Amino acid sequence: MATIGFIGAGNMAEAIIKGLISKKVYSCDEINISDISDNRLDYMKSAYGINAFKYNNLVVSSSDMAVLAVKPQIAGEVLESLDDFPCDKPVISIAAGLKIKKITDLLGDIPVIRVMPNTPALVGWGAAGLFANKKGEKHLPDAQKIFSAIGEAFVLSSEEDMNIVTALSGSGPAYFFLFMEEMINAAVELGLDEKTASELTMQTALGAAMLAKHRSDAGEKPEDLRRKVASPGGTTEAALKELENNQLGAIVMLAVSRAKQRSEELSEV
Ligand SMILES: NC(=O)C1=CN([C@@H]2O[C@H](COP(=O)(O)OP(=O)(O)OC[C@H]3O[C@@H](n4cnc5c(N)ncnc54)[C@H](O)[C@@H]3O)[C@@H](O)[C@H]2O)C=CC1
Ligand SMILES: O=C(O)[C@@H]1CCC=N1
Repeated sequence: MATIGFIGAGNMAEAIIKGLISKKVYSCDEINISDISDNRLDYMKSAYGINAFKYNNLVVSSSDMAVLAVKPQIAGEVLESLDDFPCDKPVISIAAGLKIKKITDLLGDIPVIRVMPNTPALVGWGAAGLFANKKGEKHLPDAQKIFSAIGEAFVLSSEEDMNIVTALSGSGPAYFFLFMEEMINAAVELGLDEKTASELTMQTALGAAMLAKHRSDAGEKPEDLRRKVASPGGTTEAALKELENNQLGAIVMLAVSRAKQRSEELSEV
């Protein structure tokens, strides 16, 4: 699929690039990156054999599609520094909170696809929400192809939904990692060795996610599967009561709402 260039080659860009190479969507020589950090450029070049550029403008001119993958707080100044941006070159922006309008205000009336990916893309299990402006719609199939190759891609019906998707699946892997950390800590504190606790936790998380995904096709929801684990008067019921009594639902609501609010705040910077 021609060439793709990443402006900013940090954690999320690396997850996407690794996924794209392993799924053979792009070959190494079709991927360009630029980054302010020489160390980062050296690392990415030697790890993946891709083309590394010191200047963002060079990545844009060498690529058919540009991916904006810098932090939202500096996205404005990075966009401003891109000279004479071609009006038909599509930009995929993965920056949390950054609105399409801000990009077109700075680069002109170009095709833009906003995407909120997540780091499991690194292993081909990403989840991404996509939304394109009018000019970007004809590039949506290409964007969907990219993000479907490294996970699942969902086209959103409004740009506003991007804030919720950011709080849900963009940040979501971190919520599950924290829950896993806490499960491992609890098992270790109760006396299990760390390696066994860690492996059992990871396999349980994987198994629960796989089961939920498979059974959703048959109309079974996570709450139905939860009931099948929790025998009346059994161990799971005892644990779930503690989670409920300690307001797990309210805590999750608070956390996801706060992430959504932060995404909205980042739209203003
Ligand atoms: N990490 C994640 O799980 C996700 C991140 N995102 C979004 O992806 C974007 C990047 O996030 P991360 O990869 O986590 O951050 P990061 O900090 O790992 O990567 C950003 C990269 O940009 C480089 N950079 C800084 N200034 C630059 C400049 N002027 N020109 C070129 N490169 C420059 C940095 O050296 C760094 O390598 C953010 O906008 C974030 O909202 C979206 C979804 C998930
Ligand atoms: O924490 C962040 O701001 C980014 C966006 C979603 C995941 N990481």
